[in-house]
Amino acid sequence: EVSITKFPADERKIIAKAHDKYKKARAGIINTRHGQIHTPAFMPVGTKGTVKAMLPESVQTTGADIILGNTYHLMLQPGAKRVFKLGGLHKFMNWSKPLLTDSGGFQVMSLSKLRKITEEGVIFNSHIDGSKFMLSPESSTEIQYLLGSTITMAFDECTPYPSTYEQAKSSMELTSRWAKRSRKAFYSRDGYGQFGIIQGSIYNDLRLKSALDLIELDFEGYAIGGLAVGEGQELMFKVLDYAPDLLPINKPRYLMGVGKPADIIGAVQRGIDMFDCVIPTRSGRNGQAFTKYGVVNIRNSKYKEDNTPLEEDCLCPACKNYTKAYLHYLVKVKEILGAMLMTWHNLMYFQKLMLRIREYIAQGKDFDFIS
Ligand SMILES: Nc1nc2c(CCNCC3CCCCC3)c3[nH]c(NCCc4ccccc4)nc3cc2c(=O)[nH]1
Ligand SMILES: [Zn+2]
Repeated sequence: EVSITKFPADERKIIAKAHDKYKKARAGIINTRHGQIHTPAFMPVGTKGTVKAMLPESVQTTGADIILGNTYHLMLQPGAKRVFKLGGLHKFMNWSKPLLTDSGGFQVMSLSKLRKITEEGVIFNSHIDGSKFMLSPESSTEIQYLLGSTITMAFDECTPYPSTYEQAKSSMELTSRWAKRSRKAFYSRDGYGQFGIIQGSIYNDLRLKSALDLIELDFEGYAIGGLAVGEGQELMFKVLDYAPDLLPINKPRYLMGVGKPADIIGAVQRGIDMFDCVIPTRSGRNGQAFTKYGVVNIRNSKYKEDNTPLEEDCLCPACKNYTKAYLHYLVKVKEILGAMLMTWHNLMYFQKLMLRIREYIAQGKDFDFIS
């Protein structure tokens, strides 16, 4: 058993004893203003105020307790102030459960064309109409407040991989200064939380310094950033062998941008509680279905007369009412229903994986299964 703490006003009960083989795995409940989050949790990504090809009520039936909103896209269009005026992102997109928004920096670096990093923040041109924007710890925190996020992420710089020790050090130090400004700009309310994001690339002393700097700011939870950026699973696990232990044991730990089922299982075994990844949604629209038999590329001609479902025991609409032949056809002719059914199945698959992991941890059972 591990101790109980506040998140942020309620208690976060870690309900299961740590698993012996991987004594760091833990199952818990995060209580927020918008409802409970059962951890380990997978958070589907909502891009422009929607989980693509899904109705919010459909996302709910897959078992998701929390989804991601998208600071970068929403601040450009329709604008955070407008979403606020319209009642906030929960109302705008008709999602009443918890919402987590990233701070936007990572997406600026991967999406916008021209950008400049200064001590103040990141200046960039909108990829939509080229107009100029600035994201800073203060503006990012305010934008996330206007959106009404349940969990706000501190404004950080995701250190690229590979980076030299010096590059990683100065990047991590910038993130620490930005974290302080983000924490100061956060308007704390019961049932809402702000997470710090630790950096430090693959250097353990930098990871430790980053954690110490952020623990001082007493965030409601902590994310491990700067991973899943091309370092590969082996190196990612090498960092995860020690990084989660640098963080408070009784607060949520979120591994950003991860990942495939095998990545998630390995990270849970190393003490991670929360995940987000575009894989189930993006690859679903691309014709890739995650199944217990492995990934099915439904566009493969071998499925064009396959009259069986993706998974005979899956309860999603795709598996209950349709065949692989039909999905093959829909995806091939780019029918919208194809994207819907493939996405629904993949989100269901990821939530079922998390449910099984939570159950195995709670029963103290080994969950080395890779599915
Ligand atoms: N602040 C911050 N965000 C990070 C993110 C974005 C997490 N998802 C946001 C989400 C918001 C809504 C829109 C979508 C994104 C990461 N994603 C990845 N890997 C993804 C690796 C990947 C996996 C599959 C496909 C593409 C890329 N590493 C990440 C590191 C950081 C980081 O240090 N700091
Ligand atoms: Zn299914």
